[in-house]
Amino acid sequence: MNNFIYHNPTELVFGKGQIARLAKLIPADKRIMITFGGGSVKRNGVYEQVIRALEGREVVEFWGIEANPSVETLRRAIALGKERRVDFLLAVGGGSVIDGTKLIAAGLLYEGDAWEIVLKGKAGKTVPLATVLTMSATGSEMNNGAVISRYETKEKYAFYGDYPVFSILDPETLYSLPVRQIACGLSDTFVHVLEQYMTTPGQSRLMDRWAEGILHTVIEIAPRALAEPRDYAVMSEYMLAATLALNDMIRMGVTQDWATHMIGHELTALHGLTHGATLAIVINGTLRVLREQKRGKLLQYGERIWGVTEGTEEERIDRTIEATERFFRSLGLSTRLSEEGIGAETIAEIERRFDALGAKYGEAGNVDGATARRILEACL
Ligand SMILES: NC(=O)c1ccc[n+]([C@@H]2O[C@H](COP(=O)([O-])OP(=O)(O)OC[C@H]3O[C@@H](n4cnc5c(N)ncnc54)[C@H](O)[C@@H]3O)[C@@H](O)[C@H]2O)c1
Repeated sequence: MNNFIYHNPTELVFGKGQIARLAKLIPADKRIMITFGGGSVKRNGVYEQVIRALEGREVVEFWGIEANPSVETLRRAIALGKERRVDFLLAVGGGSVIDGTKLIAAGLLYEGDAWEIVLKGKAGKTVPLATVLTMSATGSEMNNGAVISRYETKEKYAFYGDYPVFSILDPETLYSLPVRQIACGLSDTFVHVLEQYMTTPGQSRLMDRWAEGILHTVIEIAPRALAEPRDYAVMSEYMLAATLALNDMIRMGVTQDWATHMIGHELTALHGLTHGATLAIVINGTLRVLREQKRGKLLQYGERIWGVTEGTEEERIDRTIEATERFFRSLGLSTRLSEEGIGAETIAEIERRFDALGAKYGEAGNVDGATARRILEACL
């Protein structure tokens, strides 16, 4: 195992009715700004629960953080927060609202333009932030990452801010999610695990088993989560699986990859494709093109997750990659770029962007422009 420091300060408050605890969780002297997306929380009762819990408190509302949050919108939130001298942020929404709020948290204490924080990759001082999660996928409720878009240039990059002080996870908030969002959330969860697992084998049995536990859980619950999104037990498992997939827990002392995510972000930036939907396509190309490098882990994953034990190593790897692609299709997601009308032009643009950035992504630092092109061509 490599050396590591594990410090995840987010307090997880899980279960039915827990939004009512907000008043106790946020210190009484705070000037709170609550951030929202487009309004689903007004239709599913979450907004009402939040406002009732914070009755009598000084609160500013900011609405309109879009899916794939844009710096253009977040600049307006930062200006409002500065004007109202906000010193606590409560994000109510999915990964997009939470990520956007992480940039607001940094922007409130920054003199320059917020996009500079994104380009630096790391925030300086931040205002404390907490979350009420309404869409499970990103793990943003219990990590310090955030992904921000700049619409005018069609760019999308990650930066590191601070961890939420607390996050409330009430599985009932997920009941109103459209089936496609649940599918994308399950896909995102699955690929988060693979980014931290599909690397050099033999680094940690413990990390492998935790990762495999999440993969098995997602595979088992996926059909029911899609068919019965109001089943509390199933949505509880989905919600917690998504959080545990990206809260630093399964990456202690092991190497990581993230090349699939970097390519996926480009597809979102250029085509607006939902994050989890990009991953369901790109991961298949990554596994095909990097199969030599990932041979040991592919064989382990095939055997332990998909029960692939018969045949030569090449046959087992083929069947394992096919099983993975079938899983994403079972979620109702595309696994080919052509199904989304994406082709050679986009591939060339992503290669050009990676080359311009001097990209060297992935565990081995070998996913540059040319490799990204091969990965994307392998999922045409
Ligand atoms: N911070 C991280 O670690 C991390 C990791 C992966 C991805 N991301 C980023 O997070 C963003 C995606 O976040 P997401 O997948 O959570 O989705 P999201 O927050 O973009 O939400 C997806 C859609 O679902 C709607 N929605 C949310 N909750 C709802 C509910 N309860 N009922 C009905 N509709 C609801 C939203 O309004 C939105 O239209 C992307 O920008 C992605 O790049 C961040």
